[in-house]
Amino acid sequence: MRVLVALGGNAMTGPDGSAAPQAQWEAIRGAMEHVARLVEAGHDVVLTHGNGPQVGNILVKNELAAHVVPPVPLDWCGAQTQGTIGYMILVALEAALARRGVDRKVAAIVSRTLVDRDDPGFARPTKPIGRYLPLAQAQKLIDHGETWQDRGEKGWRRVVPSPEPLEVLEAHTLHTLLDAGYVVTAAGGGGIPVVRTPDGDLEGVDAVIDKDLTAALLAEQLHADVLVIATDVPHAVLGYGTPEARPIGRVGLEEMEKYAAEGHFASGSMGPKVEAALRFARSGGRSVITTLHQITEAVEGDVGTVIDAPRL
Ligand SMILES: Nc1ncnc2c1ncn2[C@@H]1O[C@H](COP(=O)(O)OP(=O)(O)O)[C@@H](O)[C@H]1O
Ligand SMILES: NC(=O)OP(=O)(O)O
Repeated sequence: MRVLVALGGNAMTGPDGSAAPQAQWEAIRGAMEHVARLVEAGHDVVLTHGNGPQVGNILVKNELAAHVVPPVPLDWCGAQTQGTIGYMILVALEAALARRGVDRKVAAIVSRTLVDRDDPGFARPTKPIGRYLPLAQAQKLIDHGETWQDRGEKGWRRVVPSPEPLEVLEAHTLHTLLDAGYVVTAAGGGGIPVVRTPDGDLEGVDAVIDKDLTAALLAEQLHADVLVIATDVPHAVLGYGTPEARPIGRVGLEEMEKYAAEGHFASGSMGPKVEAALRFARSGGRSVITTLHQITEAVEGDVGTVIDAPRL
């Protein structure tokens, strides 16, 4: 089967959310063992990944060093995260495949995602990135013009514009690599956001696209059979965090749409995952939300929250 796996920040940072290099290496090495098992099982695998912690950290460096090094725009920051995370995935996945005696080549592709210049997301920042801060510290940055949001018990987090992904522009390259047997990583951090100029060129924009929404789009563009959204919880949950919490297993499209409309899935975390899973199921595929440890079982069995395409 052709499988698109979307790796969450939890798969790429330390247990405390640390984005220190050693913590990222350890997390990615662990994650690639699970991906290698999926490849060993005979599936064609495309990986995509988040970049929220990493892109936020680059922005902080930008600000702190602005008086000595020219700050770079957010699309550049996103491109940098694709490079660094793609590099770590290549090293870790190649090694994990070799240990299993699996002879498959790997590639990581710098990928652009087309968005609409007039997307309402540019006027209303919604994508949480970077570190969490207590309100007192966040307030100083808010006073300097940044937008921060209360993210609950972990603290406040900066939010940036997050337009809808319309097209992953590297799809043709990815088709070619998949047909040649590569395991590919693409559209990291939702893809580098670009818009069409009136004369038809492309130009980067200041935004971070939601990687789960791009994953659903890319899965459709690549004609994947299954979209696996790998995170740190085994299921999407109804009444999450309440005494009535109830995991959702296999669920129909309409029933899941109803739960989403009732507000069961938090924005900026489970919300976009469920939205992505719904979109891919509507396009005719099977979507699964579960933990990284269970991605092979998610493709071959019946674990996690599973939304099947409606039978026509
Ligand atoms: N209804 C829900 N069911 C399950 N998890 C939820 C729900 N609402 C919010 N969450 C939170 O969503 C988190 C997963 O989203 P996120 O941290 O953004 O994942 P990742 O970094 O892996 O992409 C879970 O750890 C959980 O705390
Ligand atoms: N770009 C993006 O959605 O990153 P996270 O999944 O790390 O938030």
